[in-house]
Formats: sequence, C-alpha cells, structure tokens
Amino acid sequence: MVSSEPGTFAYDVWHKRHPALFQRLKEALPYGPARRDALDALLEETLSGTLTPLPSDADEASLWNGPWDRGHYGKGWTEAPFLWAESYFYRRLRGATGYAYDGAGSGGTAGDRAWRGVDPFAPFKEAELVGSAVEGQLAALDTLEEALVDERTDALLLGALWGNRADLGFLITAAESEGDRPLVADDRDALRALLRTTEERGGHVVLVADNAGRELIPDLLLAAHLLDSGRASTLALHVKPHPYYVSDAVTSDVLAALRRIAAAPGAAGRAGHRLWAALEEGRLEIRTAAFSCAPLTYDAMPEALRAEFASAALTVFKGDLNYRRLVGDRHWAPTTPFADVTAYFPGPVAALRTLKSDVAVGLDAATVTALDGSGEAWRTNGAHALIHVRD
Ligand SMILES: O=P(O)(O)OC[C@H]1O[C@](O)(CO)[C@@H](O)[C@@H]1O
Repeated sequence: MVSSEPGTFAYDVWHKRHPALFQRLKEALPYGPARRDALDALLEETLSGTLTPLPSDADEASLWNGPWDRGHYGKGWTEAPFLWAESYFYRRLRGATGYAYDGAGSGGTAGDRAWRGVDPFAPFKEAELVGSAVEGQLAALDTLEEALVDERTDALLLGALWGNRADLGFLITAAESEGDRPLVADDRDALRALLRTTEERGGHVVLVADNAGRELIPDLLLAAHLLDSGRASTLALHVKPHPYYVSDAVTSDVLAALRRIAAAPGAAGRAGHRLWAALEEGRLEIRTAAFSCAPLTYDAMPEALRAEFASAALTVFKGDLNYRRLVGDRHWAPTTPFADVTAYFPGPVAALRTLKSDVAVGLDAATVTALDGSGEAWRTNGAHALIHVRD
C-alpha cells in the first residue's frame, strides 16, 4: 500500500489530514518560532521532499537506521509503503515538536531540552476525558451490575470495539458516523468461548491498546471485567512508548483514564479502584514495547515480544493500525480468512477494530457484496466494525 495515488485513502492522509493536524498542533501548544518552523518544514518535506535517515545520535536512530530500515531513505515520502512512511512521519513529528531529540546536527533547537518529553497530542487527549460522552460511558456500567458474566463480556467487548471510533487522527477529517451498525464480521461467540477457557491455559491475557481517552476508558473497563470475572488471572496492557498517530495511548494516558474512572460514581468508580489495586498487586501490568511504534507488520516482531504473546492465553489487538500491522497492510481480497493471515502469530489472537483504512479480511462474500453495493466508503469511513478471533 503506497500513498502516491490521488484519490486513494492514503493520499488523502498526507494531503488533507496531515495539514489539518499541523494546524491544530500549532494552535494547541505555544510552540516558539523554531518549533513552528520545524513543523512547517516537516509538512513541506512530507509533501514534496525525500525520506532522510535520522542522525546517528538522535533518539531511536538505532532502530530506524537498524532493524526498522527497509531501504526507503532517498525515496519520496509518498513512494515508500504507507505504513512505513506514516510511522516515520510520527517519529519526525516527535522531533519537530521537541518531544524527541533529533541529533546535534539537526538545527538550532536540537540542544534545547525544554520540550523534551512533552506530548504534542496531550491537549487533544486530555480534552477527551471531560464531558458527557465519557460520563455516559462510565454510567453505562451501572446497567450491567446484575448481568451474567457472558452478557457483561459481550457488552464490554462491544464498548471497547466501538470506542475505537473515537480516534482523534481519524476524526480530524472524518464526520463522526451515526449509531452502531451490525458488525461486518462477528466472532463474539468464539471469543467468549475462548475467554471461558483462559484459566486452563495459564490465565494470562494481553490487551494491545490503541487510543487514549474515549477508547481507553472502555478498554480499561473491559480489563477490569476480565480480571474480576477470572477470564484473566493476569492482564498486560500494552500501550505506546511514545506519542503516536495522534491519540494513541501512552502510560500517562492510562493513568489519566484510570483516575477518571476511579473518580466516577457507582460501578465504574469501584472498577477503577479495583484496577488501581490490580496494578499495585501486579495482576495488571502496563507495558510498552519499542516495536509498538515500529513501521512494520507483526510478523517481523522481535523474539522477546513473540515470546510474550506466545505465553498468553489470548492476545487482543485494538484498533485499525494494529489490525493493519497484524494482518498485513495490503489490498487483501476481503474474503481472505483471518486465520490464514494470522497463522504466524504465536498464540490465540483476537482483533477488535472499526474500519478506517483499505485493509479488510475475514468477511463473508454476501457481506462484501452488500457493502460494495451500498455505495459508501465502507472500508474507510469508520462506520463499520468487526471482531475476529483465531484460536
Ligand atoms: O486509531 P486507529 O484505529 O489505529 O486508526 C488509525 C488511523 O490512522 C490510519 O493509520 C491513517 O492515518 C488509518 O489506518 C486509521 O484511520
């Protein structure tokens, strides 16, 4: 998948979404002239320049110039694979904003540490945690208190799934779509069945999170339920080690979401306190792997991460980007079985994702015919969602 062709989804990401993103970044934080110039230069470079490697002393240079280098330096930004180039774009954005160190030779602001570690997307993510939408998500938990475990599992899986629609990068140029629709692929029965057997397979569940704020709240409520119900005896929540794809969650976002949940009245507040205790006891662990911000698909994951997923009774991937990385960022025939494209994965795996890119697998032929006949941009408009499982 490349982004050089006008009219394609990937082309629009560079030419429509990113310019709007830069504008919002410059409005959200009072970056000085040097940072603003660096942002303008980066935007211009991505639209008409070529990919250049990081200086060897820059943050993450050993990864980008080492195991993540796929020979794209020297190409135009939109000529490299979309997945690789967009991931590198977020690394360069971390440098332009001063979050990351771009190396001694990279210009007048390189030695300035004032903005080091300041998440450029924090204002957007923080805004997500206030307001009625989150209040509604938290209050909804009260309605599940009397429900049977499987009913709760089902409701919380759906909450976590549709929470993925609240992706700030996507919402920059997309209209928020209307209510939840029937899932285009729905392996919920198989997923619930798998969750009933996690204990006999060690009980460890990995949840690879996606976005902060309105997605992370339902993800954490799902995690609380899995731990409370014994569907998971331990749970690892993977978040990004760095700000990425605008709203992707980092550790500080987990803590902010957790504080928000714990401050809620009723069932949500109680779940928040149990999550807090689970972190203290080690039953819940927040984890960050460098590979979570890699420009590569999961079949190229490093051995340590492979071993971690192999040790889990179930790994759940949230979101569109994780999905692209899990199944391969290609123009698959949408009827290609999910089990085939994830056969390399070292353990049982599930994906919960709203559709926000051209990649689609695991759909049945009748569904594809209906979606194609609908006339809507069903692959990319964020209005559809799916749940896949492979045991
Ligand atoms: O937050 P998610 O669900 O991973 O979505 C990431 C979005 O960014 C993209 O990678 C494009 O920027 C799309 O695949 C998707 O719309």
